[in-house]
Amino acid sequence: MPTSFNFLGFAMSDARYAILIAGLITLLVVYRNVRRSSSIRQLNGPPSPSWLFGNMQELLLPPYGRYEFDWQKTYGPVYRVKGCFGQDRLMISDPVALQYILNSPQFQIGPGLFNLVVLIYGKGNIACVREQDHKRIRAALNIGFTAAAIRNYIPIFEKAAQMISEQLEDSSSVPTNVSPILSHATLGTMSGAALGYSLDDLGEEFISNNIEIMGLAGARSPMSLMAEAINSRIPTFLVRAMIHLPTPTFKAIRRAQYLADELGTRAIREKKTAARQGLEVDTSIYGRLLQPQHESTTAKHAMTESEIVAQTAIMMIAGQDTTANTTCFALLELARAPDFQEKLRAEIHATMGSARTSGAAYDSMPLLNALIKEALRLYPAEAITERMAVEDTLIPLSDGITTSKGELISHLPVRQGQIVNFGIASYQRLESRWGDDAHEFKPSRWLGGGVVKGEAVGPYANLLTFLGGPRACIGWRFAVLEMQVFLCELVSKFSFALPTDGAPRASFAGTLQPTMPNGQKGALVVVERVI
Ligand code: HEM
Repeated sequence: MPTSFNFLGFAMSDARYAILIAGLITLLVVYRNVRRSSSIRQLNGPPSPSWLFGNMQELLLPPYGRYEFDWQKTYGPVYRVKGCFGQDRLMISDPVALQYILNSPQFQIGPGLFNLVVLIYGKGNIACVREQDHKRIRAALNIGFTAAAIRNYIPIFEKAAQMISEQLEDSSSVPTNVSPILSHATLGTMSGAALGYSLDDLGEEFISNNIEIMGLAGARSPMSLMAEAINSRIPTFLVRAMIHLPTPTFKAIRRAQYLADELGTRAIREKKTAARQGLEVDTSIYGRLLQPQHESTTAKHAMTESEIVAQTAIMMIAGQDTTANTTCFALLELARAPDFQEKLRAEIHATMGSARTSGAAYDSMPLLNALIKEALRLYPAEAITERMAVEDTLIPLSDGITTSKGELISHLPVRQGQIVNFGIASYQRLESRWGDDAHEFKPSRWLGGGVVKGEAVGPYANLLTFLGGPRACIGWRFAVLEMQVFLCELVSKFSFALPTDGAPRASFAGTLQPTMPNGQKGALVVVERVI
């Protein structure tokens, strides 16, 4: 789920509004900081270069991970960083602590993330509803995300993969930015799976608005960091009111929400009309949610029509750039490893000759799945997310830590209101879990089993890329199978090489995204037809 923090940054770059709101908020923040002292001041952590930005520029401005991975080496998997306006934030990549927080009702989505999710996806979407409503909506939507349901989407994925191939045919031997091609394709698969609509059915206005929205998630800037800090300190109703400000970014977000609502409403209307006329209703997620005989409409799981409509924006966007960007990183890494690429191609040719449309065939390819797991490990789309303690609590730790006062503690006390950054990318580079080569892209670590020491955390491959607990990514199986299908199609038909040497660059702006040498979002590869 992209939580494109810098949407707000762009919006706020209309400086008049930013300065006005910043002034008010700064006063509020100073008051709050003076009033309440943090319980984590005793923790070690990097020195803060400024009160205004704290460590946030080092943590979040590109290239991603430059400081964070060194901090983890220096201070371990639990340390303190400074947020904007002198705020103390916990930075955690310790699996025991993360597991506890993910499954504990004492932690909820932090106010910054909450406000952004409401701003981008609209009110009532699954990611912002609380407890019982969340359980009910999640149980209902899950009909479209079980292992069995996902296998039904294989034809949709294969059609989208062929569409990508057709576009790459025209770009033989010249550096091609595969990022927008993949982003368009993943929009199409979600539209097919959720609504039963093709990309053409979405209409030109929806597509062009979607491109605009995806384009807003460019690199972060100091201005956008400031906007995020402000966003996390204002009440949600004010954030929702801000969407009416006459800035180009808010206009695009307003339009996106309007178009998503219109699309969801149209899909429901058409499916109900088809059912009334005795026609077969498609097996898309919305189609199935509307079928009266389906278990999701029993009293326990029922969703109202307006609740279904409210999921349209998140359903269309949450899996779009997350999946597309991860696939881009996999292709970039493949382009750096021609030998592995050759072996993978041979594996795909040997397997796909026999059983093209079976989910089992995709699962049966060790090299393909090792590549996907390694891309998800080293390039987690949501490299950092946040939670907030809603009451005072003790967080258990894998190993004791020594505070700055020299005290050894096995449980970390935190106060209500404490913001915790989940270092998802950091966890996935912990040497104690993944070995001394944790920072290297090495698919072979997944071959032969036994890759991870310690208890499982997330739903897939012991990774936290899809998070874990009751709010783990609902679309993780969808994303994995989609990547399997896309990579099979592409690697079987094309070879990939890098136009320039070097590891892929990544910047983090809501999602971890591949970045071209000019700093723009994109993944440049030289593509050549092999069969
Ligand atoms: C590689 C691809 C993907 C990655 C890495 C990813 C990652 C994540 C993460 C980390 C979260 C939790 C966010 C948080 O609470 O901080 C999340 C939630 C979510 N994701 Fe994904 N996601 C991916 C693909 C998808 C797909 C294909 C869908 C399909 C609709 C999807 C739908 C959602 C939804 C609806 C939520 C909110 C779940 C809830 O609050 O119960 N994601 N995703």
